[in-house]
Amino acid sequence: LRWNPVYRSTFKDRLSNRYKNYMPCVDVFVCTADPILEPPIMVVNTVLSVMAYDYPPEKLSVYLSDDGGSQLTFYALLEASKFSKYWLPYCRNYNIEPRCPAAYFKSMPEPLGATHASDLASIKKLYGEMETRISKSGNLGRVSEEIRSKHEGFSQWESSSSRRDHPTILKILIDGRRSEEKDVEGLPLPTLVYLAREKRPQYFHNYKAGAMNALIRVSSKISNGKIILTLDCDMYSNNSQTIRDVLCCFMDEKQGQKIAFIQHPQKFANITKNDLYGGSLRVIAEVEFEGLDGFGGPIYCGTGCFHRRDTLCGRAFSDEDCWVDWETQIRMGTEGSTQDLEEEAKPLASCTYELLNPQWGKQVGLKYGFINDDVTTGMEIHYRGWKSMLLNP
Ligand SMILES: O=c1ccn([C@@H]2O[C@H](COP(=O)(O)OP(=O)(O)O[C@H]3O[C@H](CO)[C@@H](O)[C@H](O)[C@H]3O)[C@@H](O)[C@H]2O)c(=O)[nH]1
Ligand SMILES: [Mn+2]
Repeated sequence: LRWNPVYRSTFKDRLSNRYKNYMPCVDVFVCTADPILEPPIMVVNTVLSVMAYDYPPEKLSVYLSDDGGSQLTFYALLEASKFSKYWLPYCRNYNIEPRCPAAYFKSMPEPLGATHASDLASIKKLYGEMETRISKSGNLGRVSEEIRSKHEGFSQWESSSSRRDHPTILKILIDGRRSEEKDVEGLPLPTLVYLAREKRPQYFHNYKAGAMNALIRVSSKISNGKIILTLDCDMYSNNSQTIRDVLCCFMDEKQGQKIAFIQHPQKFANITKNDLYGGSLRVIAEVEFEGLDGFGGPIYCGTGCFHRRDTLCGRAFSDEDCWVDWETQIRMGTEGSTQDLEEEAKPLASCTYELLNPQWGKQVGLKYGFINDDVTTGMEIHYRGWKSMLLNP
Protein backbone atom coordinates (compact mmCIF):
# COMPACT_ATOMS: atom_id res chain seq x y z
CA LEU A 1 0.00 0.00 0.00
CA ARG A 2 1.22 3.49 -0.84
CA TRP A 3 0.05 6.85 0.42
CA ASN A 4 -2.01 8.06 -2.47
CA PRO A 5 -3.60 11.45 -1.81
CA VAL A 6 -6.40 12.52 -4.13
CA TYR A 7 -7.19 16.16 -5.03
CA ARG A 8 -10.45 16.74 -6.83
CA SER A 9 -11.87 19.50 -8.97
CA THR A 10 -15.22 19.75 -10.72
CA PHE A 11 -16.65 21.12 -13.96
CA LYS A 12 -19.90 22.70 -12.89
CA ASP A 13 -20.69 24.35 -16.20
CA ARG A 14 -20.85 20.93 -17.85
CA LEU A 15 -23.17 19.64 -15.15
CA SER A 16 -25.56 22.52 -15.71
CA ASN A 17 -25.48 22.11 -19.49
CA ARG A 18 -26.15 18.43 -19.34
CA TYR A 19 -28.60 18.00 -16.49
CA LYS A 20 -30.31 21.40 -16.45
CA ASN A 21 -33.76 20.21 -15.47
CA TYR A 22 -32.84 16.89 -13.95
CA MET A 23 -31.06 17.81 -10.77
CA PRO A 24 -32.23 16.11 -7.58
CA CYS A 25 -33.94 17.75 -4.60
CA VAL A 26 -31.56 18.55 -1.76
CA ASP A 27 -32.52 18.71 1.93
CA VAL A 28 -30.30 20.58 4.38
CA PHE A 29 -30.40 19.66 8.09
CA VAL A 30 -29.15 22.17 10.64
CA CYS A 31 -29.03 21.01 14.27
CA THR A 32 -29.14 23.21 17.34
CA ALA A 33 -29.61 22.27 20.97
CA ASP A 34 -29.37 25.31 23.24
CA PRO A 35 -30.42 28.95 22.69
CA ILE A 36 -27.86 30.21 25.23
CA LEU A 37 -24.77 28.30 24.06
CA GLU A 38 -25.81 28.55 20.42
CA PRO A 39 -27.34 32.03 20.00
CA PRO A 40 -30.34 32.06 17.62
CA ILE A 41 -28.79 34.84 15.51
CA MET A 42 -25.83 32.54 14.76
CA VAL A 43 -28.18 29.66 13.97
CA VAL A 44 -30.21 31.69 11.48
CA ASN A 45 -27.03 32.92 9.82
CA THR A 46 -26.21 29.28 9.11
CA VAL A 47 -29.74 28.73 7.80
CA LEU A 48 -29.62 31.82 5.55
CA SER A 49 -26.25 30.77 4.11
CA VAL A 50 -27.75 27.53 2.81
CA MET A 51 -31.09 29.01 1.74
CA ALA A 52 -28.99 31.24 -0.54
CA TYR A 53 -27.29 28.37 -2.37
CA ASP A 54 -27.16 28.88 -6.12
CA TYR A 55 -29.64 26.06 -6.75
CA PRO A 56 -33.30 25.99 -7.93
CA PRO A 57 -35.28 26.98 -4.80
CA GLU A 58 -38.08 24.57 -5.62
CA LYS A 59 -35.52 21.77 -5.22
CA LEU A 60 -34.03 23.04 -1.97
CA SER A 61 -35.43 22.55 1.56
CA VAL A 62 -33.86 23.66 4.81
CA TYR A 63 -34.75 22.06 8.14
CA LEU A 64 -33.78 23.35 11.55
CA SER A 65 -33.86 20.79 14.36
CA ASP A 66 -34.06 22.47 17.75
CA ASP A 67 -33.29 20.13 20.64
CA GLY A 68 -33.51 23.19 22.87
CA GLY A 69 -37.22 23.36 21.98
CA SER A 70 -36.93 27.12 22.33
CA GLN A 71 -39.38 29.82 21.29
CA LEU A 72 -36.38 32.14 20.97
CA THR A 73 -34.92 29.94 18.23
CA PHE A 74 -38.32 29.57 16.56
CA TYR A 75 -38.78 33.33 16.63
CA ALA A 76 -35.34 33.88 15.07
CA LEU A 77 -36.19 31.42 12.28
CA LEU A 78 -39.48 33.22 11.69
CA GLU A 79 -37.55 36.49 11.37
CA ALA A 80 -35.05 34.81 9.03
CA SER A 81 -37.86 33.53 6.80
CA LYS A 82 -38.97 37.14 6.28
CA PHE A 83 -35.43 38.47 5.83
CA SER A 84 -34.69 35.74 3.25
CA LYS A 85 -37.18 37.43 0.88
CA TYR A 86 -34.69 40.31 0.62
CA TRP A 87 -31.44 38.45 1.24
CA LEU A 88 -31.80 35.86 -1.53
CA PRO A 89 -32.42 38.43 -4.32
CA TYR A 90 -29.50 40.51 -3.00
CA CYS A 91 -27.15 37.49 -3.12
CA ARG A 92 -28.36 36.61 -6.60
CA ASN A 93 -28.16 40.11 -8.08
CA TYR A 94 -24.64 40.83 -6.86
CA ASN A 95 -23.38 37.25 -6.85
CA ILE A 96 -21.84 37.70 -3.42
CA GLU A 97 -19.79 35.33 -1.24
CA PRO A 98 -20.07 34.23 1.47
CA ARG A 99 -23.88 34.15 1.77
CA CYS A 100 -23.93 33.98 5.53
CA PRO A 101 -25.07 37.58 6.28
CA ALA A 102 -22.92 38.14 9.41
CA ALA A 103 -19.77 36.83 7.69
CA TYR A 104 -20.53 38.82 4.55
CA PHE A 105 -20.99 42.14 6.38
CA LYS A 106 -17.89 41.45 8.47
CA SER A 107 -15.85 41.02 5.27
CA MET A 108 -16.45 44.74 4.53
CA PRO A 109 -17.74 44.24 0.96
CA GLU A 110 -16.88 46.94 -1.58
CA PRO A 111 -19.99 47.94 -3.57
CA LEU A 112 -19.70 47.90 -7.37
CA GLY A 113 -21.33 51.23 -8.15
CA ALA A 114 -24.05 53.50 -6.81
CA THR A 115 -27.02 51.08 -7.03
CA HIS A 116 -25.07 48.37 -5.30
CA ALA A 117 -23.99 50.80 -2.59
CA SER A 118 -27.57 51.76 -1.85
CA ASP A 119 -28.79 48.14 -1.99
CA LEU A 120 -25.96 47.14 0.33
CA ALA A 121 -26.90 49.89 2.75
CA SER A 122 -30.56 48.85 2.80
CA ILE A 123 -29.89 45.12 3.21
CA LYS A 124 -27.43 45.88 6.00
CA LYS A 125 -30.05 48.00 7.70
CA LEU A 126 -32.69 45.26 7.40
CA TYR A 127 -30.25 42.74 8.85
CA GLY A 128 -29.35 45.08 11.71
CA GLU A 129 -33.03 45.59 12.55
CA MET A 130 -33.64 41.84 12.54
CA GLU A 131 -30.61 41.28 14.76
CA THR A 132 -31.87 43.90 17.23
CA ARG A 133 -35.32 42.30 17.44
CA ILE A 134 -33.83 38.84 17.96
CA SER A 135 -31.41 40.00 20.63
CA LYS A 136 -34.20 41.92 22.40
CA SER A 137 -36.04 38.64 22.94
CA GLY A 138 -32.77 36.98 23.91
CA ASN A 139 -32.09 39.60 26.58
CA LEU A 140 -35.64 39.28 27.83
CA GLY A 141 -35.19 35.50 27.98
CA ARG A 142 -38.56 34.92 26.31
CA VAL A 143 -40.65 35.98 23.34
CA SER A 144 -43.05 38.80 24.23
CA GLU A 145 -46.82 38.29 24.18
CA GLU A 146 -47.09 40.88 21.42
CA ILE A 147 -44.86 38.87 19.08
CA ARG A 148 -46.41 35.54 20.10
CA SER A 149 -49.90 36.74 19.26
CA LYS A 150 -48.82 37.53 15.67
CA HIS A 151 -47.89 33.99 14.61
CA GLU A 152 -49.88 30.82 15.18
CA GLY A 153 -46.69 28.76 15.40
CA PHE A 154 -46.11 29.87 19.00
CA SER A 155 -49.35 28.23 20.13
CA GLN A 156 -47.62 24.84 19.87
CA TRP A 157 -45.76 25.62 23.10
CA GLU A 158 -47.98 24.63 25.99
CA SER A 159 -47.73 26.50 29.28
CA SER A 160 -46.24 23.35 30.84
CA SER A 161 -43.68 22.85 28.03
CA SER A 162 -40.01 22.72 28.93
CA ARG A 163 -36.98 21.71 26.86
CA ARG A 164 -37.13 18.17 28.27
CA ASP A 165 -40.90 17.80 28.23
CA HIS A 166 -42.93 18.93 25.23
CA PRO A 167 -44.91 17.54 22.29
CA THR A 168 -43.51 17.61 18.75
CA ILE A 169 -43.40 21.17 17.50
CA LEU A 170 -43.34 21.37 13.72
CA LYS A 171 -43.87 24.40 11.55
CA ILE A 172 -43.39 24.73 7.82
CA LEU A 173 -42.48 28.42 7.71
CA ILE A 174 -42.07 28.46 3.94
CA ASP A 175 -43.91 25.82 1.94
CA GLY A 176 -42.08 25.71 -1.40
CA ARG A 177 -45.07 23.98 -3.03
CA ARG A 178 -47.21 27.07 -2.65
CA SER A 179 -47.05 29.61 -5.43
CA GLU A 180 -47.59 32.59 -3.11
CA GLU A 181 -44.26 31.96 -1.33
CA LYS A 182 -42.12 34.42 -3.29
CA ASP A 183 -39.18 36.69 -2.60
CA VAL A 184 -39.47 40.45 -3.19
CA GLU A 185 -38.58 39.97 -6.86
CA GLY A 186 -41.28 37.38 -7.36
CA LEU A 187 -39.05 34.30 -7.53
CA PRO A 188 -39.77 31.15 -5.49
CA LEU A 189 -38.16 30.50 -2.10
CA PRO A 190 -36.74 27.28 -0.70
CA THR A 191 -38.88 25.36 1.79
CA LEU A 192 -38.07 26.19 5.41
CA VAL A 193 -39.08 23.99 8.35
CA TYR A 194 -38.71 24.23 12.13
CA LEU A 195 -38.75 20.99 14.11
CA ALA A 196 -38.46 20.37 17.84
CA ARG A 197 -38.99 16.60 18.16
CA GLU A 198 -41.07 15.38 21.07
CA LYS A 199 -39.19 15.16 24.38
CA ARG A 200 -40.41 13.36 27.49
CA PRO A 201 -38.34 12.74 30.63
CA GLN A 202 -39.02 8.99 30.58
CA TYR A 203 -37.64 8.51 27.03
CA PHE A 204 -33.98 8.64 26.06
CA HIS A 205 -33.47 10.96 23.10
CA ASN A 206 -30.04 9.88 21.73
CA TYR A 207 -28.68 13.40 21.35
CA LYS A 208 -27.77 14.61 17.89
CA ALA A 209 -28.19 11.19 16.25
CA GLY A 210 -31.76 11.09 17.53
CA ALA A 211 -32.38 14.58 16.17
CA MET A 212 -30.97 13.63 12.77
CA ASN A 213 -33.09 10.50 12.55
CA ALA A 214 -36.24 12.47 13.36
CA LEU A 215 -35.26 14.92 10.61
CA ILE A 216 -34.71 12.11 8.10
CA ARG A 217 -38.25 10.85 8.73
CA VAL A 218 -40.01 14.20 8.88
CA SER A 219 -38.27 15.47 5.74
CA SER A 220 -39.22 12.28 3.89
CA LYS A 221 -42.86 13.37 4.18
CA ILE A 222 -42.25 17.00 3.22
CA SER A 223 -39.56 17.20 0.52
CA ASN A 224 -37.84 13.80 0.46
CA GLY A 225 -34.65 15.13 -1.17
CA LYS A 226 -32.35 12.43 -2.50
CA ILE A 227 -29.34 14.28 -1.14
CA ILE A 228 -29.04 15.39 2.49
CA LEU A 229 -26.54 17.94 3.78
CA THR A 230 -25.86 17.88 7.54
CA LEU A 231 -24.61 21.03 9.26
CA ASP A 232 -23.89 22.03 12.84
CA CYS A 233 -25.52 25.35 13.66
CA ASP A 234 -22.16 27.07 14.10
CA MET A 235 -20.95 26.14 10.59
CA TYR A 236 -22.14 28.24 7.67
CA SER A 237 -21.68 27.50 3.99
CA ASN A 238 -18.94 29.74 2.57
CA ASN A 239 -19.58 28.88 -1.06
CA SER A 240 -22.87 29.17 -2.94
CA GLN A 241 -21.74 26.67 -5.60
CA THR A 242 -21.23 23.74 -3.24
CA ILE A 243 -24.36 21.80 -4.20
CA ARG A 244 -23.32 21.92 -7.85
CA ASP A 245 -19.80 20.77 -6.94
CA VAL A 246 -21.18 17.85 -4.99
CA LEU A 247 -23.60 16.83 -7.74
CA CYS A 248 -20.71 16.70 -10.23
CA CYS A 249 -19.34 13.92 -8.03
CA PHE A 250 -22.58 12.07 -7.19
CA MET A 251 -23.78 12.20 -10.82
CA ASP A 252 -20.43 11.21 -12.32
CA GLU A 253 -21.15 8.23 -14.55
CA LYS A 254 -17.98 6.32 -13.77
CA GLN A 255 -17.43 6.82 -10.07
CA GLY A 256 -20.48 8.59 -8.70
CA GLN A 257 -22.60 5.50 -8.21
CA LYS A 258 -20.33 4.13 -5.53
CA ILE A 259 -20.26 7.31 -3.50
CA ALA A 260 -22.39 7.38 -0.37
CA PHE A 261 -21.26 10.69 1.09
CA ILE A 262 -19.08 13.67 0.28
CA GLN A 263 -17.33 15.33 3.21
CA HIS A 264 -15.97 18.89 3.30
CA PRO A 265 -13.25 19.83 5.80
CA GLN A 266 -14.30 21.96 8.78
CA LYS A 267 -12.80 25.44 8.67
CA PHE A 268 -12.96 27.76 11.64
CA ALA A 269 -13.24 31.55 11.54
CA ASN A 270 -12.18 32.31 15.11
CA ILE A 271 -8.67 30.86 15.23
CA THR A 272 -6.04 32.65 17.35
CA LYS A 273 -3.37 34.63 15.52
CA ASN A 274 -0.66 31.98 15.72
CA ASP A 275 -3.15 29.10 15.75
CA LEU A 276 -1.73 28.06 19.10
CA TYR A 277 -4.28 25.26 19.53
CA GLY A 278 -4.01 23.87 16.03
CA GLY A 279 -7.65 24.82 15.31
CA SER A 280 -7.06 24.91 11.58
CA LEU A 281 -6.78 21.09 11.74
CA ARG A 282 -4.12 21.20 9.01
CA VAL A 283 -2.96 17.63 9.38
CA ILE A 284 -6.51 16.31 9.16
CA ALA A 285 -7.73 18.66 6.45
CA GLU A 286 -4.63 18.85 4.27
CA VAL A 287 -2.93 15.47 4.71
CA GLU A 288 -5.06 12.74 6.24
CA PHE A 289 -8.32 13.40 4.42
CA GLU A 290 -6.73 13.55 0.97
CA GLY A 291 -4.88 10.36 1.79
CA LEU A 292 -8.01 8.61 3.00
CA ASP A 293 -9.71 9.65 -0.23
CA GLY A 294 -7.20 7.47 -2.05
CA PHE A 295 -8.26 4.50 0.12
CA GLY A 296 -12.01 4.58 -0.36
CA GLY A 297 -12.79 7.89 1.18
CA PRO A 298 -12.74 9.96 4.38
CA ILE A 299 -14.82 9.37 7.48
CA TYR A 300 -18.07 11.23 8.09
CA CYS A 301 -17.43 14.14 10.45
CA GLY A 302 -20.98 15.16 11.35
CA THR A 303 -21.04 18.50 9.58
CA GLY A 304 -20.38 19.76 6.06
CA CYS A 305 -21.26 16.37 4.62
CA PHE A 306 -23.64 15.49 1.77
CA HIS A 307 -25.26 12.04 1.97
CA ARG A 308 -27.45 9.95 -0.24
CA ARG A 309 -30.72 9.60 1.62
CA ASP A 310 -31.13 5.92 0.78
CA THR A 311 -27.66 5.02 2.06
CA LEU A 312 -28.23 6.88 5.30
CA CYS A 313 -31.44 4.86 5.59
CA GLY A 314 -29.54 1.58 5.46
CA ARG A 315 -29.22 0.70 1.81
CA ALA A 316 -26.26 -1.56 1.02
CA PHE A 317 -24.10 -1.12 -2.05
CA SER A 318 -24.29 -3.66 -4.84
CA ASP A 319 -22.68 -3.52 -8.27
CA GLU A 320 -25.80 -4.63 -10.14
CA ASP A 321 -28.18 -2.33 -8.41
CA CYS A 322 -26.26 0.88 -8.00
CA TRP A 323 -27.83 2.95 -10.75
CA VAL A 324 -29.73 5.93 -9.45
CA ASP A 325 -32.44 7.73 -11.28
CA TRP A 326 -31.66 11.27 -10.15
CA GLU A 327 -34.40 12.74 -12.29
CA THR A 328 -37.54 11.38 -10.73
CA GLN A 329 -38.37 12.92 -7.46
CA ILE A 330 -40.93 11.31 -5.28
CA ARG A 331 -42.06 14.29 -3.34
CA MET A 332 -44.45 13.10 -0.67
CA GLY A 333 -47.61 14.97 0.19
CA THR A 334 -47.69 17.26 -2.81
CA GLU A 335 -51.43 17.44 -2.35
CA GLY A 336 -53.08 18.89 0.70
CA SER A 337 -52.55 22.01 2.74
CA THR A 338 -49.42 22.95 4.65
CA GLN A 339 -51.25 22.23 7.87
CA ASP A 340 -52.25 18.73 6.73
CA LEU A 341 -48.64 18.04 5.85
CA GLU A 342 -47.48 19.20 9.28
CA GLU A 343 -50.01 16.97 11.03
CA GLU A 344 -48.99 14.02 8.87
CA ALA A 345 -45.29 14.50 9.62
CA LYS A 346 -45.54 15.14 13.37
CA PRO A 347 -45.97 11.52 14.53
CA LEU A 348 -42.64 10.68 12.85
CA ALA A 349 -40.85 12.82 15.45
CA SER A 350 -42.61 11.37 18.50
CA CYS A 351 -40.78 9.65 21.37
CA THR A 352 -42.56 6.35 20.76
CA TYR A 353 -41.91 6.11 17.01
CA GLU A 354 -38.59 4.32 17.44
CA LEU A 355 -39.96 1.95 20.09
CA LEU A 356 -42.30 0.65 17.41
CA ASN A 357 -39.59 0.86 14.73
CA PRO A 358 -36.48 -0.35 16.54
CA GLN A 359 -34.34 -0.58 13.39
CA TRP A 360 -33.69 3.19 13.74
CA GLY A 361 -30.30 3.86 15.29
CA LYS A 362 -29.20 0.33 14.38
CA GLN A 363 -29.58 -0.58 10.70
CA VAL A 364 -31.37 2.62 9.69
CA GLY A 365 -30.25 6.22 10.13
CA LEU A 366 -27.51 7.56 12.36
CA LYS A 367 -26.17 4.96 14.79
CA TYR A 368 -26.96 5.21 18.48
CA GLY A 369 -24.80 4.49 21.47
CA PHE A 370 -21.62 6.33 20.49
CA ILE A 371 -20.39 9.74 21.43
CA ASN A 372 -19.21 10.22 17.85
CA ASP A 373 -22.18 8.77 16.04
CA ASP A 374 -21.05 10.42 12.83
CA VAL A 375 -17.78 8.48 12.63
CA THR A 376 -19.39 5.11 13.41
CA THR A 377 -22.23 5.76 10.97
CA GLY A 378 -19.73 6.61 8.24
CA MET A 379 -17.68 3.50 8.93
CA GLU A 380 -20.76 1.31 8.81
CA ILE A 381 -21.67 2.80 5.44
CA HIS A 382 -18.19 1.90 4.19
CA TYR A 383 -18.68 -1.59 5.62
CA ARG A 384 -21.85 -1.91 3.56
CA GLY A 385 -19.72 -1.48 0.44
CA TRP A 386 -19.93 2.22 -0.29
CA LYS A 387 -17.15 4.72 -0.82
CA SER A 388 -16.93 8.37 0.19
CA MET A 389 -15.18 11.43 -1.18
CA LEU A 390 -13.51 14.56 0.06
CA LEU A 391 -14.17 17.91 -1.56
CA ASN A 392 -11.92 20.76 -0.50
CA PRO A 393 -12.66 23.56 -2.95
O1 LIG B 1 -28.64 16.55 21.90
C1 LIG B 1 -28.05 17.18 21.01
C2 LIG B 1 -26.69 17.55 21.11
C3 LIG B 1 -26.10 18.28 20.08
N1 LIG B 1 -26.83 18.65 18.99
C4 LIG B 1 -26.19 19.44 17.91
O2 LIG B 1 -25.11 18.72 17.35
C5 LIG B 1 -24.12 19.59 16.85
C6 LIG B 1 -22.75 19.17 17.34
O3 LIG B 1 -22.69 19.21 18.74
P1 LIG B 1 -21.48 19.92 19.53
O4 LIG B 1 -21.82 19.92 20.97
O5 LIG B 1 -21.18 21.21 18.87
O6 LIG B 1 -20.32 18.87 19.32
P2 LIG B 1 -18.87 19.04 18.65
O7 LIG B 1 -17.92 18.19 19.42
O8 LIG B 1 -18.52 20.45 18.41
O9 LIG B 1 -19.18 18.35 17.26
C7 LIG B 1 -18.30 17.58 16.48
O10 LIG B 1 -18.36 16.21 16.86
C8 LIG B 1 -19.68 15.62 16.83
C9 LIG B 1 -19.57 14.15 17.27
O11 LIG B 1 -18.60 13.45 16.56
C10 LIG B 1 -20.29 15.75 15.43
O12 LIG B 1 -21.63 15.25 15.45
C11 LIG B 1 -20.29 17.22 15.01
O13 LIG B 1 -20.83 17.37 13.72
C12 LIG B 1 -18.85 17.73 15.04
O14 LIG B 1 -18.80 19.10 14.64
C13 LIG B 1 -24.50 21.00 17.31
O15 LIG B 1 -25.04 21.70 16.20
C14 LIG B 1 -25.56 20.75 18.36
O16 LIG B 1 -26.53 21.76 18.40
C15 LIG B 1 -28.15 18.28 18.89
O17 LIG B 1 -28.82 18.61 17.92
N2 LIG B 1 -28.73 17.56 19.91
MN1 LIG C 1 -19.58 22.16 17.90
